[in-house]
Amino acid sequence: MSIVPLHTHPGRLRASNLLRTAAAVAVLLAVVLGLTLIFGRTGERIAVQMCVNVVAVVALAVYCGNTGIVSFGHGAFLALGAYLSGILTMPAALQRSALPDLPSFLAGHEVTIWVSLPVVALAGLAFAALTGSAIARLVGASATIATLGLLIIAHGVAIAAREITRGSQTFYGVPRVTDLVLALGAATSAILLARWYRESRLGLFSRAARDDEDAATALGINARRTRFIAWCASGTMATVAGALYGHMLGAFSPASFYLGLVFAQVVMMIVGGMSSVGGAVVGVIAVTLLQDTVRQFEGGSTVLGVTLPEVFGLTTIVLGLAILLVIWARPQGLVGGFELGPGADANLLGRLKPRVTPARTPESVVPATLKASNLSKSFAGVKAVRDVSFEAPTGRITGLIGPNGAGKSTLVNLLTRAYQADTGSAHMGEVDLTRVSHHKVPGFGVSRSFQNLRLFSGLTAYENVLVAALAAGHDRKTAAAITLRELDAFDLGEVAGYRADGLPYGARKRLEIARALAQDPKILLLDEPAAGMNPSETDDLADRLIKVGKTRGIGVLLIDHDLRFVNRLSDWIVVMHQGGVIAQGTPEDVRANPKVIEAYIGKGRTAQKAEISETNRSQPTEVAIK
Ligand SMILES: Nc1ncnc2c1ncn2[C@@H]1O[C@H](COP(=O)(O)OP(=O)(O)OP(=O)(O)O)[C@@H](O)[C@H]1O
Repeated sequence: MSIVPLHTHPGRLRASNLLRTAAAVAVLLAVVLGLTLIFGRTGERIAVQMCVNVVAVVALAVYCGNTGIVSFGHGAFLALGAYLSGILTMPAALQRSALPDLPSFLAGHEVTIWVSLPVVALAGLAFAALTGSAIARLVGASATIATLGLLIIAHGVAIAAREITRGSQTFYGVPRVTDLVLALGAATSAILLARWYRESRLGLFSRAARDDEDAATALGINARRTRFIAWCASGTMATVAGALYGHMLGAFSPASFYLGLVFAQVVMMIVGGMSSVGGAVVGVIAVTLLQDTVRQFEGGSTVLGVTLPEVFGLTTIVLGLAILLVIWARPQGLVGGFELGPGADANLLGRLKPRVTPARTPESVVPATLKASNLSKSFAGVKAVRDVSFEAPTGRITGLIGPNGAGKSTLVNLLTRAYQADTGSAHMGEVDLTRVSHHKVPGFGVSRSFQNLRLFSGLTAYENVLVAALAAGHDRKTAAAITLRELDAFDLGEVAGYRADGLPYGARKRLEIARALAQDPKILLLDEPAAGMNPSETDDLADRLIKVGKTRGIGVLLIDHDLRFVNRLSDWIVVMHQGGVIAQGTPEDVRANPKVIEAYIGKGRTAQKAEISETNRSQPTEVAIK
């Protein structure tokens, strides 16, 4: 079996999650100690700044790393935290002179930072929930632009709200209480929290939706909800980071939280590796040291007798170059993919099996029937599916065949509510699936695989199946047991700890089926599961599917162009042509049906005795004419 070997894979990591977290904290601690011991007060100042940046960048990565969306909007949370904590902790007398028109509900509190931080976190959560309800609807570039819009609006509001922020003037009088101990403690807590979130059920769902939203939705994951939760968690942490930042500076203005800071923090995250908490830490360390070094030269200096001129914006230029260099040389960041997930190693199963017993194969399911009634769907005038009715009950493998463009995949998309039908209905028992949300369909016992592989490429094979079992509502332990069962059933044990995108093609196809089966469906829809497989892989898959059908009693709706494969497995075959069902019956009946022969070989040749070939495997849709 040829797989991307772990020792050459960028995402390779043998250590356990705990060790990885400890490694990130240890690296930070070592750098902080080194700086303070070598450079004294200056080193300590840089170390405090570094730790506060770790909190901010790790917070940023909780959203960006888990959703794959770069945010420029986190400056808004930083500003909220800094101003709010500044107002709450400011000495009352100073506040009266600096902020004479402050609204009374904000004035005169003069609390300690330990009281202000929880308040700030709650305010951050509320602000995140408010903004997240809109931002979580978006993905990709649109979401990034929306976050930039948020930053611009927040900056404008901070300047306009002069009674609260002193407008664009310096906001002063904030107690400078962020010392090394507080900053280091906060950085460690942020790393732990981010790691915990990443490996939690919600973090896994979020990363699955990041890698393939449609596939995640087909498992029952509400992708928008996962983005919303990641945004709220990230925003809350960023607001606390903002408070620490404000208490480090003592005085600041809206410009302190604008593009300069946000850009630097995004660079830190990308340089280290957006998808990894350890990457965020390394990125902060590397970029903070780079920034501080370059700043020495920004105002002009003399190096080895050579006088360097003053270069305005040198730090920003160097940061820009750093990001370009890293993207070019290491697209995943300096330590990107540092955290692949639980035990990304060749012996994952060996370590899991003593602790987790594979779940027992379900021996039966409650009988049910997936029933399509007069389903139709058009795309800009093209009738992809027209008036289709058929049944796929449990305990039967129903083949669905038809020439290219017959409408088979569209039909599967209608049955799973990935597409909204123009007319007709799809019932699972009493439930009309055309009336439920896409992500709720698996809850009624319908799981699917896709025509083109849609695995969660950044997750391991183990995690791909685990996500499905968790999404079906199982607790972590049961989900792990089901995952082991399905990995065993599809001979994927050896590759459990490898990233899905590094697996050979046949294993990836089997993994998609294992993932769908981990939801214990009543009806399994398989869209061309054998496509691209070689003959021995196809035979092997057929054996496994027959076993699954027999032992579990589930129903399978099987689409494939390999007619030998479909004939071998199916008890009943439905034939589609030009969007409609032209025949259905036993494989023998269907093979002898003139309409089917005509659909496959075209009019004019049907007069000749024709038979769908069971032997033509290389061009399975062709028909051998005798
Ligand atoms: N999302 C879409 N937008 C526009 N047209 C579509 C879409 N999906 C399918 N179609 C069209 O609907 C028709 C049926 O396509 P479909 O993919 O369902 O057929 P199929 O039987 O699965 O074909 P194949 O075996 O080649 O996968 C085709 O004409 C196709 O171009």
